[in-house]
Amino acid sequence: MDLEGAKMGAVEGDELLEAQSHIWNHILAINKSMALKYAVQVGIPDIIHRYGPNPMPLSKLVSALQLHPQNTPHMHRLMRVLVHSGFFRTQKLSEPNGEEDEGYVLTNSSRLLVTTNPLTLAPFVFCVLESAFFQSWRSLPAWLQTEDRTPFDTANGVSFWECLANDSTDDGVIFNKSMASDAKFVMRILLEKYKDVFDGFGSLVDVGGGTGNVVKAIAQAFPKMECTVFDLPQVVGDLKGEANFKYVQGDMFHAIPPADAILLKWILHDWNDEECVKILKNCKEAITGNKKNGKVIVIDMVVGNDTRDECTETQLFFDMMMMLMLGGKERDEKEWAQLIKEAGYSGYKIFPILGLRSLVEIYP
Ligand SMILES: C[S@@+](CC[C@H](N)C(=O)[O-])C[C@H]1O[C@@H](n2cnc3c(N)ncnc32)[C@H](O)[C@@H]1O
Ligand SMILES: O=c1cc(-c2ccc(O)cc2)oc2c(O)c(O)ccc12
Repeated sequence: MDLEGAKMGAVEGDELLEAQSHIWNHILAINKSMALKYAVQVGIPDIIHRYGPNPMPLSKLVSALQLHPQNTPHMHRLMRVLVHSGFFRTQKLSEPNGEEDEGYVLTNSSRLLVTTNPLTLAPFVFCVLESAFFQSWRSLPAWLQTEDRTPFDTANGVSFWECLANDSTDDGVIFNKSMASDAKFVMRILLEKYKDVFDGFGSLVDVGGGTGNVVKAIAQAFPKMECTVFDLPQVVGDLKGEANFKYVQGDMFHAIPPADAILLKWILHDWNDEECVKILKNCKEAITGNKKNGKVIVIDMVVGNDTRDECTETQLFFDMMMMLMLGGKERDEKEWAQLIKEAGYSGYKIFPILGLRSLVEIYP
């Protein structure tokens, strides 16, 4: 036996089969994403939700989707993958429907994909699983031989933000919708469980606050707080504020409006270290000008803050997305500490209260 053969021989029987299964699982894992995308595209969570609370038999699902009855077994196989992944559950029917004695019900995950749920995360499915993402992966080998910022830039000749500024596509609408849905989701948890994070501030600026769902929620919960959504002209240019919140257009790399508190939700992970230091320095100016002594509140991932397998893996997946699309990254605590120190702050505290993300308070 040659050397390679001998090395291979060290792994035998069950271990060899396990290794093969691991490889196959990774090659085919894309089926999970694509089955989910199809289900959300055709509205399966909505259809089962409308049918509820009883389990929905396969035949009823097939007719609601207006599929050819010949494809019933195919639909069953698709649903089997999604049941296995935890998006639906099968449950016994109280009364059989012809030959069928079970049907589908929603799980906590698919309830969050029902489009009429105020906390729906359905827009994310379309934002991530579209051609730009796959195209960026395809451009990765070429990108690694260039000085381009991201594989997205290599594929498109422009940056992601430049692409969004281009009115001729609906990418901006899709992106802003998915950010807006996340903003609602996070604010529900923050204001329900950790409202005191915002106590005592007279003013707050949400930097890169998108279409304003975060600020709308804070402004409603704190009617005496002067709140500002600060974002690029193409995002907030046409938007009008209300009682205690307003929209201001500008560029966070130039200057940020002064306030007691600055919020940076899902901003810093979009940018490289040098850019983050610049943004953080501008935030420091904004909270310390006029003798103010406020704080910066960051909502972002701290990689490794939750060691359960699926959590770290999802954080690493986000890191890939930031690398591919934006030239940013997900950071571990050491990397956050380094950024905060370089931007001239005196300290920080991490509150791991938002699942995969944390709330980080940064003190001037
Ligand atoms: C990932 S989104 C996060 C939106 C929002 N904070 C949230 O979490 O729902 C990043 C936001 O930063 C904004 N942005 C990008 N570059 C900016 C800049 N130079 N100045 C101000 N905002 C910027 C984008 O328009 C976008 O709304
Ligand atoms: O969840 C996302 C997704 C993106 C994203 C997806 C697909 C694209 O073609 C571009 C971007 O970007 C995000 C982002 O910038 C962020 O700060 C948070 C989440 C996401």
